[in-house]
Amino acid sequence: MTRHFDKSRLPSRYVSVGPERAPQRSYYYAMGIPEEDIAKPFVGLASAGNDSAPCNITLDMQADAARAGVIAGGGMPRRFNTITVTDGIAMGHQGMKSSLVSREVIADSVELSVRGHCYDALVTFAGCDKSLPGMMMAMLRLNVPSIFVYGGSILPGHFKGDDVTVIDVFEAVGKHAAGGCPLHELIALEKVACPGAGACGGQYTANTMACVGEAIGLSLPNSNMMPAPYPDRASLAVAAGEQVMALVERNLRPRDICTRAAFENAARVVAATGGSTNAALHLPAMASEVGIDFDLFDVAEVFKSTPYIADLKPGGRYVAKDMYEAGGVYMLMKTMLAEGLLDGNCITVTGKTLGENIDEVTWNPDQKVIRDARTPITPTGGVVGLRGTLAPDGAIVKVAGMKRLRFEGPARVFDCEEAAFEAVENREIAEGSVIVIRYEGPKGGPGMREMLATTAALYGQGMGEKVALITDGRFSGGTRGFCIGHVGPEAADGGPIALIEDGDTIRIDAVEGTIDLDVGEDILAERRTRWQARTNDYGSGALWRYAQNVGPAYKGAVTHPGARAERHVYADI
Ligand SMILES: CC(C)(O)[C@@H](O)C(=O)O
Ligand SMILES: [Mg+2]
Repeated sequence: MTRHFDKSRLPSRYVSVGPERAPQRSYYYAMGIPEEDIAKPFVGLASAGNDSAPCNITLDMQADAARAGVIAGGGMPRRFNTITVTDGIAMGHQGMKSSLVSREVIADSVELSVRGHCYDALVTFAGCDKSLPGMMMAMLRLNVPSIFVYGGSILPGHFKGDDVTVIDVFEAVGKHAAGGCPLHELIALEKVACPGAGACGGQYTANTMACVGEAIGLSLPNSNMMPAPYPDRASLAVAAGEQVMALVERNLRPRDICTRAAFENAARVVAATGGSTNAALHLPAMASEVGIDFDLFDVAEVFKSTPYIADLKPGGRYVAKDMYEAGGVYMLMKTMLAEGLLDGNCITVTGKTLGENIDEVTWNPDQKVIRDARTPITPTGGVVGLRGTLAPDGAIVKVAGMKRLRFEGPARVFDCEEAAFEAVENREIAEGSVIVIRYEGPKGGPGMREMLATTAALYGQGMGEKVALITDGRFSGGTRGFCIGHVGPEAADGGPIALIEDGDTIRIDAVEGTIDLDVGEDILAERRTRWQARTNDYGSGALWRYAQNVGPAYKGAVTHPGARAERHVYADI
């Protein structure tokens, strides 16, 4: 395809046009790039590829495949890499404090690489929880024509006749501690649960954010659900590379795509799939990059009127591969649009509207993963926002697949996850208790740890539905049970969660959307006079810096003011 691009209006003119840029061009000649290619638009291919986990190991290959598409579309591909922190490996120890912080570092590193080298467009490749929103945040921040590519999910493992994922291993740890799973069985399971490349297989955080990528319009239709090991991922990457050049020609940018209606579409798809509570953090963070106020309460408002449709783990039965075979996110959105649950007018990276993309999909009645939106699994309630005296700044709970939606019980308070985990392992938690894990918020942790090790241990012991757990930290997309996260204001900021004492009555109602601490005002006022702010152990480095800058969870736990100063938009320089 021959396209003509006017380089004088593209950012790359700053490094490649004019006699004063001869030194910069020398570097390009050094890399074997001929003169006519230096004259083309530069396209950053941002890969989160590395050896740290199976989610990331195919990303460089996919980014490299996209080069051919960029070249065919008339551009010059420039691959670069960023870091990741893999939750599954960081889980259950201090390493998890680096996870959410990595989202900001990923966004910042992509921003700096693109700004520094003046790339005109961007295709991003991510495979793990924080790299997905991190990449999309960078795309929105930079606002150059961009496409997001998810590296794809892992295939399910097979154990004793069932499909399994890494969550089964986390839960088996709890079962083992409770005497319900012999060590040899745990070891046999750990060896087969993750059979190759790709991100964790259920509707956990990575797959949830992959669905967001398509629903919000930043990914090509039905590209993200294809499992990572499938060879066709290479052609998807080529298509993304080629399509981004069409976006450059048309000057269609992420902020044209990610309107408020697009964010609402994305939130609906999260709830309809019983997706990860982390989406209630990442969507506000992404919206802040666009200058749209779309906080936890806006997300929760959308959740309230969204039926739970896709039968996916952890609440349901199927994994991402099944979702792909059933027709993917677009099959889900087909039935949602038909029921008026989506705004079909939002523009997407195809250059067409979401509705036009959906028109190209035929409804498949012969699959079991995605229900018709008229006959959902439950009429609402994949994920529910909460607010009340215990959480004036809100909280979030995933109720997909849960039988019990109300809980009242005495508090059992812990000031860090390790202390709570130890009590769970030692079976010291009484049935009916509300476990409180605090000082784990964005600032307090710092880093708002995800607490799958503790919640899965509870579930594995059969206590998942017999206790509730509340925290100013977060949960995995794989967490099951009555687990309420993102409680705000966080304990480090002196929120009500900091004032809870053992035995206080806590009431949670996921039908009404409330979370309350049953302690009188006067008692709380007295406790506040005794309360002392706690410091965490991080006095320097990235975690310290994050704690200094981070905002509240309900606004996405971000570290900068977001898109307010429009004149700083990179693509408009
Ligand atoms: C390890 C998991 C399952 O990936 C988790 O980090 C999540 O948030 O879903
Ligand atoms: Mg996670």
